Amino acid sequence: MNDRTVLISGASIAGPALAYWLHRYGFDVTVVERSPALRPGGHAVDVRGVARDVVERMGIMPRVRQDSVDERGAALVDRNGRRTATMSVEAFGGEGIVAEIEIMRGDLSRILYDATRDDVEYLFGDRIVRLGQNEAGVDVDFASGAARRFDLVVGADGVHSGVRGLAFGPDSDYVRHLGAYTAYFTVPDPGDLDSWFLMYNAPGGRVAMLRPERGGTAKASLGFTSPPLDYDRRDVRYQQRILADRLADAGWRVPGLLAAMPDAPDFYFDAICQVRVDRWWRGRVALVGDAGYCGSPLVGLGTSMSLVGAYVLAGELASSPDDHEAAFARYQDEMRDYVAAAMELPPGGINGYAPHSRLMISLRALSMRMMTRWPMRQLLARQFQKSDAIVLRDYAAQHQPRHAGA
Ligand SMILES: Cc1cc2nc3c(=O)[nH]c(=O)nc-3n(C[C@H](O)[C@H](O)[C@H](O)COP(=O)(O)OP(=O)(O)OC[C@H]3O[C@@H](n4cnc5c(N)ncnc54)[C@H](O)[C@@H]3O)c2cc1C
Repeated sequence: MNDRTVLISGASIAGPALAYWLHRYGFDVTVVERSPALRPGGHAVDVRGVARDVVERMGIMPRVRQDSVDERGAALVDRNGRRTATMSVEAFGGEGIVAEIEIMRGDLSRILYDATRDDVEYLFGDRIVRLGQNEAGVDVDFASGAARRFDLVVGADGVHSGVRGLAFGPDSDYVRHLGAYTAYFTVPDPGDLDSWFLMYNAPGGRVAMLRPERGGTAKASLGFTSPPLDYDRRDVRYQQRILADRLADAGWRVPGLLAAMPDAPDFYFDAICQVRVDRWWRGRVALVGDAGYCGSPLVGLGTSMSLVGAYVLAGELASSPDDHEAAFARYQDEMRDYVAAAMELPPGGINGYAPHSRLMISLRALSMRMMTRWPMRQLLARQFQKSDAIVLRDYAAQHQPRHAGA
C-alpha cells in the first residue's frame, strides 16, 4: 500500500520545502506549526552551493534574488567602530563569510510558504503531543484535542524538535551545547551601515553583530560564551535580562542594541548547539533539517542543509512510495557525506566566534585579513566548498511531478 498522507511538524524552512516537493510528487501534505502564524525574524541565512540548485528547481529563485540582502561584505570593528578587517562578497566568488545569496530567514520562510499554501494544509497554533505508530500508519494527537491518522510523520521542527522528543528521545541524547548563547532581533536601521555586515568582539567571549536589511530596519545579534544555563525557553524577558547582565559594559554599539531589544517584534534566543542523530528515522517517523542534523550558526549551512534534505527526502519517498523504510535509508545514505562535511566546525570553533582575550580578538582580525591570501585562502575555500559536497539526483525527471502549483 502506498504511503500517501504525510504530516510535517514545523513551518520554517525545512517544513515548507519538504511540503513543496511532496505535493509535486502527489502526496497529501499537512503542516502543523506551533506558532499562531508564520514566524518572522532571524538574520540573513545563506543559500550556498547545491542548495541554490534546489531553489532553482523549485522555481522560486527570482523571488529569492529579489528579496535577498544587498550586502557588500563583512567587517570586524573595534570598540570605537574602526574596521580592523574586512571581507567583501567577491573575495570568494560569493562563497565567503557573506554568500552571494543571503536572504532574511523570515523572508525565505514566507516565500516557501507562499509556494505551498494553496496546495498544502497548514495548521498554525497547534503541535503534536502523542505519536502512536503501527504497521498501518501513525495515530497523532494534537494539543488542540484533534486526533488524526497519517501514513508518515516528519519532524522539521528545529533544534528542540517536538517530533524527535516523542519518537526518538529527549534533547539531552541529541543536542550538543557548544559553549555559547546567541540572540537575533530587529532594530531600527542606524543609517550608517553602508551595506556592510559589522561584527564586534569584546573581551570575555562577548559578541555583537549588526547587518543591514531592506525597509528601514537592521538585524542585530548579541552573544556570549557560557556553559549550559537553566532558563525557561518561553520567558523572553528573562532571556533579555541575561543578555543585558552579560553585555551591558561590552562597548561599541551594544548599549543602544540592548536598549532597542525589548521593542523588537521577533526576539529569538538559543544556545549555539549541534544536533546529531544516528539514524534519521524510527519506523514511519523521520527528521529533516535542524531537527535531525544541525551544524550550528557557526558553520552557516543550516538553511542549505534543510533545503537539500527536504529535496532528497521527498525524492526518495517518491521513488518507493510503498516502502518508506527503504526511502528513509536512501535519504540518509545520499545525505551522509554532505551533512558530515557541513557539520565540521570552522577552525577555532567557538573561540573563532567569541574569542576571550584582547590578544585572541586581535588574532581573529589578523586571520580575517589573511583569509584572502595564500595559504589561508586555500583553507577557507575548502571550508566553503562543503556546500557542494553532494550530487543532486533529478527526481523530478523520474517521477513526472505535478506542475508547481497544480
Ligand atoms: C525565529 C527563528 C529565527 C532564526 N534565526 C536564525 C539566524 O538568525 N541565523 C541562523 O543561522 N539560524 C536562524 N534560525 C535557524 C534556522 O532557521 C535553521 O538553522 C535552518 O534554516 C533550518 O531550518 P529548520 O526549518 O530545520 O528549523 P527552524 O528554522 O528552527 O524551524 C523550526 C520550526 O518548527 C517550529 N516548531 C518548533 N517546535 C515545534 C513543535 N513542537 N510543533 C510544531 N512546530 C514546532 C518552530 O516554531 C519553527 O517554525 C532561526 C530559526 C527561527 C525559528
